[in-house]
Amino acid sequence: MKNEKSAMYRRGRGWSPSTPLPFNPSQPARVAATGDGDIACGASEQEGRKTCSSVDDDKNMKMPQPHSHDPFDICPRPSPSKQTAATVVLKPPLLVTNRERRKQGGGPSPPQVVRPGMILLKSYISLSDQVSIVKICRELGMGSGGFYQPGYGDVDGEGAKLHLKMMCLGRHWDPLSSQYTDYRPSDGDKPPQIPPDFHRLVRDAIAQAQTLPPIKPDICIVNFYSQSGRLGLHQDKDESQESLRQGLPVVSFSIGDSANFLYGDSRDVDKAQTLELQSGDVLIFGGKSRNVFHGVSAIHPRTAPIPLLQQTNLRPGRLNLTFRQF
Ligand SMILES: O=C(O)CCC(=O)C(=O)O
Ligand SMILES: [Fe+2]
Repeated sequence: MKNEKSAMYRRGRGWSPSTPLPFNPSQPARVAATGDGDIACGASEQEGRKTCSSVDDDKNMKMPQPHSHDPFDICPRPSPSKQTAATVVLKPPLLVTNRERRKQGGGPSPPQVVRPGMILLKSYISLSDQVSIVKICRELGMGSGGFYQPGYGDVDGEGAKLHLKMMCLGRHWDPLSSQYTDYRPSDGDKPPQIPPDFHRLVRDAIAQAQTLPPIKPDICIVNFYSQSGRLGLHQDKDESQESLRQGLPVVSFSIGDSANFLYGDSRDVDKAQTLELQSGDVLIFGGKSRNVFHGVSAIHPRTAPIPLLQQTNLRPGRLNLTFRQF
């Protein structure tokens, strides 16, 4: 922890955009995720509000553009395909390979119940689907509303930065206010839509998990962790009260380098359990685990599947997509 005021990671503070932002002094500030191995703690919510009042007021309006974001290429060398996002053709379409593989009897391993409401689908996403997802995220990530470096504490780029890159699809999740907005406050960009093939993958994964209710995801948060990336323990609590009440699951895709995923019933990292998530794994948490504390404590360098790297030029690190229904 180095600077309590300058950096924070406050995803999921337990309020929804439709309700006033409460200040709850009993709830500790979120541990921040940083890519340099630093763990920084958040300011109090009251302090956080001071820095982002303009965001709260204008969440549904096209905002002035205090600064633009440099594009971040998750596949920095030229991709084999020069197609743009709009023209990326998935051959075979996402899921076809998963379905065919199942028909051939070589399907993914059975769902593992990590704890009630938390299901792990090991090696669920086929290699070709992982390649397609990376390519789509690369194209979307380079465009309007694409990957950016979330900053904390101010909007002029001088505040401390999270050392993970983020892109939101469907709606923007704003780290400053812990609210969903239609536009990204820092540059006014509208998040790209969630591609239809992603919807199908999510739907089939939840069906495969068997015990959790389906969702119609309208939000996907895409994180790219460098090999030193981290994400502090937090809850995903910014979706609607109804979504949380129903325990609608969060569906998480892991692609690239493996990660240590922490989970537990409190923010106490010493009490958390660890699960290694590898490329192609899908973790689903809903029902009794919808409010589970979770985070990422380490990325394991050089653990991504070689063919994935060969076919995508994915840079060292880990791509994670979490789908939610607001
Ligand atoms: O990277 C992960 O596995 C978790 C990401 C996450 O918890 C989030 O984006 O809210
Ligand atoms: Fe989360």
